[in-house]
This record gives sequence, structure tokens and C-alpha cells, in this order.
Amino acid sequence: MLLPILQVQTEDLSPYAIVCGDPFRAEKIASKLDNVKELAFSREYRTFVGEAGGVKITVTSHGVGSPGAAVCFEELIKGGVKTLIRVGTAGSYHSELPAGSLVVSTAAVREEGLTRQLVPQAFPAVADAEVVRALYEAALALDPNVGRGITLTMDALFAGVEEFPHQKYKKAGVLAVEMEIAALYVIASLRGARAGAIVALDGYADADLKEVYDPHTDTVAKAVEREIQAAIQAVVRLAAADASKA
Ligand SMILES: O=P(O)(O)O[C@H]1O[C@H](CO)[C@@H](O)[C@H]1O
Ligand SMILES: O=c1cc[nH]c(=O)[nH]1
Repeated sequence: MLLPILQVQTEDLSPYAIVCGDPFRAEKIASKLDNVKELAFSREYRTFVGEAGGVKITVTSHGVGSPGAAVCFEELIKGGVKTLIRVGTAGSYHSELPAGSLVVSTAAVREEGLTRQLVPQAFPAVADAEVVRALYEAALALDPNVGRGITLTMDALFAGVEEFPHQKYKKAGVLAVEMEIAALYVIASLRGARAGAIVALDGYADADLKEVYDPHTDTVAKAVEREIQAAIQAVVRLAAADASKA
């Protein structure tokens, strides 16, 4: 079956997918795999398939923001994907987590609009525990400072006249803010898939992002390299664990 928006044949997909916002990051992730094939580049959705440690892995970019990303998550799951790991970037809320740090997201605050159209506001956006464990252990082996905890998902990146809720969530212990994880976790829960996410921090979020936001530094690029490695290793571990249960 051809997935209408991703423009990918479902037979070509793996049950294990790594997703990211940027189509060029998808290419970078795919470059770490063996026997890579580009399946499609439709709108912001660029899909590759390759292998790591004998495990077939799909890599797809989902663009910026929850509504567009949701289309990608829904179609991948419809196409047979059962495990999704987001490899993203995020803004930090904590001085101990400077630019270049990694955070594994255990759950996401739903400060976006997409999931409100899917589930009641009391419904949690929560990661799968096995995916979190695999991601955290793989990341910890590469970076002893990796954080693990709640992240926040918003729709807006640049502020208007309304105050962003950064201070409130920082006080509540949220580690970082980005734009798609809540959609991923809610959709995975609704559709019977499992999901997790790791983000590379690109600076402090509670500054004026318009002035200081720069996700293209060497420090961030190195952190993205580490999170890619961690995500691929996590998929290999999860696939081995799945095979031992079968
Ligand atoms: O680097 P990605 O995966 O795109 O993630 C973050 O970067 C984008 C904002 O520039 C948003 O998509 C946000 O969630
Ligand atoms: O959504 C995002 C992504 C990266 N950095 C931020 O501050 N916000």
C-alpha cells in the first residue's frame, strides 16, 4: 500500500523507525546505516531505510510542528511501524543542561493544539518505558551528563505578546522545550505503538529566542551526532529484546 503523504510503500518500511524534524538530519541518520535506500522525499517528509546490527530501520523527517509531524507518525504507524524514536533538538530550562547536552524525554507537557483535537486534556503524553530505558542506557554510555525527565511541547517557537510558560514549567521541573514529542506520544498511545525521544539541547529556552536561537553550532552538531548514535543503538537493543521474547 502506498502511504499517500509520505509517498512510501508500506512493504518497504521496518517496524522500527527513527524520526526527526529536519530532512537533512534524516539523511545524516541514514548515512550511519548499512545498505541504505532513499524511499521518498515528499513535502518535508524524507524517508530512508537501512540496517544497523542486522536490524532494518526506517528513518523519516517530520518537519517542524505537531500537525505536520502527526501526519508522519500516523502514516508510519498505519504502514506497520511499531517503535518510533524521535531524535530532535530542544531548548534547555536548566543551567546544568547547557547547549550540547542530551535529554531523554519520559513524558511531554501538552502545550500544543494538535493533541487537544485527539484526546481529552487529562490524557497523558507518555513515553514507552522500554524505549526510554534503551535510549537512556545508550546515551549514558556516550555522555555521562545525559538528562532524563519531562519535556514540554509547544506550537510557537518565537514569542508574540503573550508570555511563554517557560518559568512555570521550569519551576515544575520540566527539563526542555521542543515542538513535536507530545504529538508523538499521544498518537503512539492511541494507535498501539511505542515511542520515545532524545533531544540535543541548542541553548537556553527562557531567553529571547529571536535574538539567541542558533541550532547550527559545532557544540549542537556534536550532540546531534551522539543522539543519533544513541538512537540507533537503542533500536538495535530493542529489536534484540523483541526477538528474545518471540
Ligand atoms: O530539530 P527538530 O527535530 O526539528 O526539533 C526542534 O527544532 C524545530 C524548531 O527549530 C522544531 O521542530 C523543534 O521541535
Ligand atoms: O522548539 C525548540 C527547539 C529548539 N530550541 C528551542 O528553544 N525550542
